[in-house]
Amino acid sequence: MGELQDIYGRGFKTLRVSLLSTCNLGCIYCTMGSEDEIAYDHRPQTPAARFIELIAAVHAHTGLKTIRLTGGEPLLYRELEAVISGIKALGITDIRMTSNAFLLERSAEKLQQAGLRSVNVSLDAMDANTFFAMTRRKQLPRTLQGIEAAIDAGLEVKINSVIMRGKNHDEVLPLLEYAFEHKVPIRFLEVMSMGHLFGKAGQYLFTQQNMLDTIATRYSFTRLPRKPSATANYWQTAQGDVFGIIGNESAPFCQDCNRLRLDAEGNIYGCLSSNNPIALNGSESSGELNEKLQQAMHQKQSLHFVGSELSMMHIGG
Ligand SMILES: Nc1nc2c(ncn2[C@@H]2O[C@H](COP(=O)(O)OP(=O)(O)OP(=O)(O)O)[C@@H](O)[C@H]2O)c(=O)[nH]1
Ligand SMILES: C[S@@+](CC[C@H](N)C(=O)[O-])C[C@H]1O[C@@H](n2cnc3c(N)ncnc32)[C@H](O)[C@@H]1O
Ligand code: SF4
Ligand code: SF4
Repeated sequence: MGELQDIYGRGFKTLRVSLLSTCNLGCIYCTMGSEDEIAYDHRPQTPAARFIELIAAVHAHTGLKTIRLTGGEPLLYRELEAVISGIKALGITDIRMTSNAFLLERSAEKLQQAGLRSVNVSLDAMDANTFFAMTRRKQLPRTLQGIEAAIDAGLEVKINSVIMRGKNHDEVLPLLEYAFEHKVPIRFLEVMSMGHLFGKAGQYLFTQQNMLDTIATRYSFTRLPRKPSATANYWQTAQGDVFGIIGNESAPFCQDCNRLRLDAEGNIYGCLSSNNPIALNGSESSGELNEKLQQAMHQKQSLHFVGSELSMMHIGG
């Protein structure tokens, strides 16, 4: 079994698998969304058996322990239960998903039974009009029902809220109240300069500090120690509630990034911002697979130490 590491000592623990690239929402910060009702998209999807074959090869070579299913919108993937149970049958028990929850109410229990452990749900507003402005879909109640069904099904749930200045920055406190009331951890995300927002996200950037200042108008809180390789920094309020912030732009976490990505075409990538797909076929020799995975590891953002300061060469997504 190979120990993957890049020149900065960053390892590999989590594979993010993009099951498909279509979506049934049209979030204004994301390029995956469409104005069409993609839920009725009949284009062929990559079979679950193919994903399992590729994941099995990576697992056998690296001892991979954590998979996160994402997309596009993973709940639009028709063989979702099969892919989850197939991953579980490989011996990987930490199976997570990131979803908009639009279709979660009807599937939460089945997915939990298939082996899904947790779901991170995107929720950017508690106000119906702002929800529509952010997602181009009117059905905030469906998302909330999806979250509540996931909690009832015994899934671990976290909320992801992308905050954009001038669009939904006044939703920070209402989202926080909802999360505290339902005892669900929430992370606020700085908007990333990627996709159609590449080079243009600055005007919408509501920084980690802006979010903390907003939360401080209602709560007092203290910072919790950062867990290694965590996307978020966490704080705890005086009442004991916890919230996180993913400072993609102002406090990136590239220094101990431990993930690789697999797309629906069977390409592996080292970084959110990589443009160089590395095709896997699942039947590589151990040496060939090692070479491809190492190549992917080297796609991660370069880190340069200037004195004790850590800075990135390129700030990608
Ligand atoms: N720059 C960068 N941002 C990422 C990466 N993975 C996730 N993010 C950011 O973190 C947000 C939340 O990601 P999730 O899909 O919920 O997963 P996660 O936070 O890595 O997962 P857990 O820690 O297991 O909950 C994303 O929307 C991105 O903003 C990554 O590899 N690079
Ligand atoms: C691309 S979506 C895929 C999974 C699913 N459709 C969802 O929305 O949760 C994964 C995550 O990326 C985040 N995301 C997409 N574009 C972003 C951007 N420009 N800045 C910050 N986060 C972004 C979403 O909020 C979501 O949490
Ligand atoms: S729900 Fe997810 S994939 Fe779909 S548009 Fe929103 S962020 Fe993008
Ligand atoms: S931008 Fe690349 S290196 Fe940085 S955390 Fe994301 S995937 Fe890892």
